[in-house]
Amino acid sequence: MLWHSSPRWTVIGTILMVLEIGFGLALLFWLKRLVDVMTGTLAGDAGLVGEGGMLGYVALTGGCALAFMVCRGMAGLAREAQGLQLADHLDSEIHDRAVKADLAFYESPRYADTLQRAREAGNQRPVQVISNILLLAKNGLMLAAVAGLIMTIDWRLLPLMLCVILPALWVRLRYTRRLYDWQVRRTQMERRAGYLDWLMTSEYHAKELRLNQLGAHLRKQYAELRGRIRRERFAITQRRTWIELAVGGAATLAFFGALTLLVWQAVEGHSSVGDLVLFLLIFQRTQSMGQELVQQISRLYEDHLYMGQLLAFLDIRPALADPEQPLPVPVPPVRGIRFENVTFRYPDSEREALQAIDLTIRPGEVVALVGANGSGKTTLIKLLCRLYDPSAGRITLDGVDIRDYGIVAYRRLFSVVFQDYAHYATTARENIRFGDIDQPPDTPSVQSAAELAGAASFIDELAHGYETRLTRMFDDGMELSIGQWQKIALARAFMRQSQFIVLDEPTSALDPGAEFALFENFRERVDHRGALIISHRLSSVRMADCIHVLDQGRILESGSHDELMERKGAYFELFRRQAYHYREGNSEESAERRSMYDDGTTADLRACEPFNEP
Ligand SMILES: Nc1ncnc2c1ncn2[C@@H]1O[C@H](COP(=O)(O)OP(=O)(O)OP(=O)(O)O)[C@@H](O)[C@H]1O
Repeated sequence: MLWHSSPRWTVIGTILMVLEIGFGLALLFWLKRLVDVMTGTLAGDAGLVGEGGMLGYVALTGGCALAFMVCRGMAGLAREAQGLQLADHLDSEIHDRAVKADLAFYESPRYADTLQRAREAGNQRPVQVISNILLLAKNGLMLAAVAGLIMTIDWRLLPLMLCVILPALWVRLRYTRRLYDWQVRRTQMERRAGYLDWLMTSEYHAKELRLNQLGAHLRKQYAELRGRIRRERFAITQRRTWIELAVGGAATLAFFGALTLLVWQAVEGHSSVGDLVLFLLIFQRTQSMGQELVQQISRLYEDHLYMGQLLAFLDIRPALADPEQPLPVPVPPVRGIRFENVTFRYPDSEREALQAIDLTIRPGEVVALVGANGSGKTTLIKLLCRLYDPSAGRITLDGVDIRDYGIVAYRRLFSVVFQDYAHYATTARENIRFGDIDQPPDTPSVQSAAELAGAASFIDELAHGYETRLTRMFDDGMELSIGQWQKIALARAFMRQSQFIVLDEPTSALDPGAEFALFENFRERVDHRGALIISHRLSSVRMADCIHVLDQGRILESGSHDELMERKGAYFELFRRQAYHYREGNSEESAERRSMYDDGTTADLRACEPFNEP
């Protein structure tokens, strides 16, 4: 990862760190030599260096200290540069996996957990791993040097030194793992807290939140969740602190044990007072270096655990893969698309969303799907566009299983308006051009698509026309009405010269005039392409060549509007019920309300009258 993000900084950073370690060790070495020479000279050893030589040692030590400091500063700078590069590189890798991941990932909580954990791992982890390894090497070497010094005093002090380091290491590693396991377990809790935070702070639900006075309720839920997270985390840290105190106490005892040994030896005349002083100095240094070593090992262990999470996310591969030898997609198709006995169940779902579906969409044909909420209409579109593969049966394009085509080439056959179409916080032009991003930014197709969708007139009236930002998130932006947004989404679908146009409830927010205009000359509007329309308003789909009525994932009946009306089945019943309320004098409710007033006025009339004070 480091290499991919920035080979130059990887090389420079590594060289500087090695130099930093080298000069750090050289500094210790020359310092020791200086002390040796000085104590020798003070003890009156003949033949040792004079004042000039001594100054040479001081100069060497000072030079090393200076070089060490410079290298440390430069290495820090290199790490920073590398860290910034790597952060961007990892973000781009995460985005790459995220945009390539199957839709199924997004519709599963497991995906959100993996993403959250990858984000928790942080995009600085790999840089930390490298610097931790190098720091560990540095401290390890220095500790070995100190151990050598201790050996010169008394070898038995060495096991004592280990007594200081090993238990502390054990405690750290154990609690690093515990904290990590806890962090993994509480991912969903953190996500829930994040969701509540978003609910309270985003504009998206601001209206309902205020009208239903949900603020206090949500704040309470959030505070409870955060409180639980805080208490659990603190309990682990608290336990670790107690154990670390116990281990630290044992280490202090070991220190005093060693001190007693040395004092006793000095009294016995087996060691000098100089040894005692050296021991005190070295022990203090050993302790701080030991602590650093323990911290670095536990950090490295933590890095290892979290890098696992990051790599798990980067390992995500879409299940909907291209075949090894994709066939060329026929453009334009000749026979069209066929669902052959298609059954589908969502991952982790208990029941089939679609069962034994057989239907055909021929080029130039308008096909409609109608049916109750949850009957499987949107699911059918997801399968048609190969966002999911069928659990059983197959979908063919010109007689060939769609799994034999390249996914991107196959998906280019469709322009789709989903029920939950996107609102991009960018200009009106971009919002429409996103329907075919391969077209140049100033393409006139944007205006033509807006005309077809009935969006051109209101876009022309915006402050900056097509260059107006459709959002209030930024200065100069402009918010549209929901119906206007739907027209923008329609324009986006008209943007691409696809072979099939798919509209899932395309007029749910349009006024009757706009809806009528869209369907009035629909075939010309879609340029005689194949079309699949979903609508709850049956008046919109009566012009379709074939209407399929779905019920609980199955096709109940199929045919043209006239055929289905003649059959007097489910479609006939639905149509009759919708038409009933449009016929004058058919509303039982208004009849009831009319009789409510003695003065002969109807409730509807009264409601329209201006309010008169008595
Ligand atoms: N991502 C999903 N995971 C699991 N089940 C799902 C998922 N999406 C939809 N379903 C289920 O599949 C069934 C069909 O849903 P679908 O969205 O296709 O219905 P629909 O006919 O489009 O409904 P509507 O008219 O309300 O838009 C429903 O029972 C729904 O609960």
